[in-house]
Amino acid sequence: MEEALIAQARTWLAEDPDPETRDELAALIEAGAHEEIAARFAGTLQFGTAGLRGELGAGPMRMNRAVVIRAAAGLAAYLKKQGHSAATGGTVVIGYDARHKSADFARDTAAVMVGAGLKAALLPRPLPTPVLAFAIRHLGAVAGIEVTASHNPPRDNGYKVYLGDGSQIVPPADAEIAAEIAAIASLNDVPRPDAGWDTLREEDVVGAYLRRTDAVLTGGSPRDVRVVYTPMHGVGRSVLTAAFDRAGFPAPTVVAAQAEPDPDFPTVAFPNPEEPGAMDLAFATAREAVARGENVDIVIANDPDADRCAVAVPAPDTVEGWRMLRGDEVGALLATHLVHKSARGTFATTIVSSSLLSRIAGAAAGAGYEETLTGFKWLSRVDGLRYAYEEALGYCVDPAGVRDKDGITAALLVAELAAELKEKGRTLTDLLDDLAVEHGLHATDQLSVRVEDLSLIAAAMRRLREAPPVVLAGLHVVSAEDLSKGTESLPPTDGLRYALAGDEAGTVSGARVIVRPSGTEPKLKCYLEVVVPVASAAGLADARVRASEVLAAVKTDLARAAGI
Ligand SMILES: O=P([O-])(O)O[C@H]1O[C@H](COP(=O)(O)O)[C@@H](O)[C@H](O)[C@H]1O
Ligand SMILES: [Mg+2]
Repeated sequence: MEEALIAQARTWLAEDPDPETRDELAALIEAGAHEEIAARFAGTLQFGTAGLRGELGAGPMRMNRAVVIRAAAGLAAYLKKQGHSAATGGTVVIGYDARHKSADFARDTAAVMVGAGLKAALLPRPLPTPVLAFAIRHLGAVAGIEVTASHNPPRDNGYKVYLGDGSQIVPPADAEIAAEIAAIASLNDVPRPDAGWDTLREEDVVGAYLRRTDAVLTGGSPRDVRVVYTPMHGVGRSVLTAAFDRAGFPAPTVVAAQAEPDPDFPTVAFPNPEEPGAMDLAFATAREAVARGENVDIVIANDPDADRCAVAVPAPDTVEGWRMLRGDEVGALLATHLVHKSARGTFATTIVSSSLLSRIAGAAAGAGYEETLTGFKWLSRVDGLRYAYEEALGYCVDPAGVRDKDGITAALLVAELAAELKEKGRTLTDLLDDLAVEHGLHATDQLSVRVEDLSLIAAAMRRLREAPPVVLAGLHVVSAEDLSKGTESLPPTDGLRYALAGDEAGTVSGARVIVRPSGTEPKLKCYLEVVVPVASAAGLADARVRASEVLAAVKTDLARAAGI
């Protein structure tokens, strides 16, 4: 058994083109680190919520040049079977972020595509994922790849794969590509020429992307809004500030220590605006600006590949002075803004996001509503899509330009909305209050548990399947669905959904819980929503207190039921 494992590791090592991972694996073999080697050879990285994602390191369960070359070769084989080739103009466009090895992985991908008889075009420098997603359709490419692990820890990298429709791959294409990857017997069979791909000009991609952002805003709408901005050590800054400038907004104040791309993300524990503490420096920058006598209306953050957008609003009664809006809150605000602008078409969100969007769309004549599984790979495919958002801080406000979430255009639209409200002496918070009075308070929260040992997640899911909760926070579970069987409108996914009835006193009209393993990180995620009726603005404060109580109690009871 051990001998077979070592033989497998040696075969891998002999073909690995990267001296760093070769040395790493050689040292593990030398040290007899069998457990560690076994973990790296336990299978191969699989396409998850957003492509391949994993820790950097040697072996098929890690992100490295050998894994990337295989993935690229598998995608190339798939594209060739679809009839694409250089002769038919089949171009694969390749972007990358500023993480460790991202540029190497991008270059390897270009070489493999050219070696396979396709055309390849590299983006000119580390750029946001939405710029790559835009470039695919803008250039008429047959596929696109962004080398990124988004907001994951510094030791991770990843590979987002798009086809010519500009959307990330879903079944069955992902399984078909995976089968092509699995069919590659040896890396030695994958030709990788040293040249032959194009490097796109800044003007042709970033320039074109920026011109497209004009479609997001209404000409002549207010622009007076003061923003503190952080790209969180990622690649968002240059494009976001250029977009703000082009639109006529005042230049955002950029968080200096996080302004430049840095693959080590030195000032944050996790470069994810959703994680506690990630916004601390941005809030400190905002407080300093205010202390200097400047105005700051909102704080905006992009995640490191700039496809997410986080927004914070002044909260004078808190220690930080700022409150992060939840993705569901920003999602509802942007939907309301678009409805006011008379945008029509389908408004879509995911099953783990707030149901408030269905209320907003339902109240707008001519607006449709749809729900999909988690991930923009699903949302971007909705027919007649006008707007999509997900609770994980992702927004697609211009599906004709970018069929994916886009943290740059979302920031533009948030800024326009804040400026319009400001002109009327109002704020984003005021608009959220209006929505709660009109539709009921839709309060959401997430219980997310990071694990070292992935089997803990499977165990929690098993426990819930064996003994589904019947009451949570005193509210009766009126339906418990196992989503792994699929539903009438949803393909199968590993998830559980509970609908809860309201309480007898009528202080809660209903609640909903979904539990699923993350497809991008070793986490179990539980998404909670509680709806509390609000009779008038005067009742809002009490409604918020009630919602927080119920959310907290659901969390406690659910954690107990799941044994996490
Ligand atoms: O990493 P990003 O910013 O691309 O975001 C990715 O991961 C998020 C979380 O997915 P999960 O809950 O499976 O971890 C998804 O919601 C999103 O659509 C996907 O693109
Ligand atoms: Mg991202």
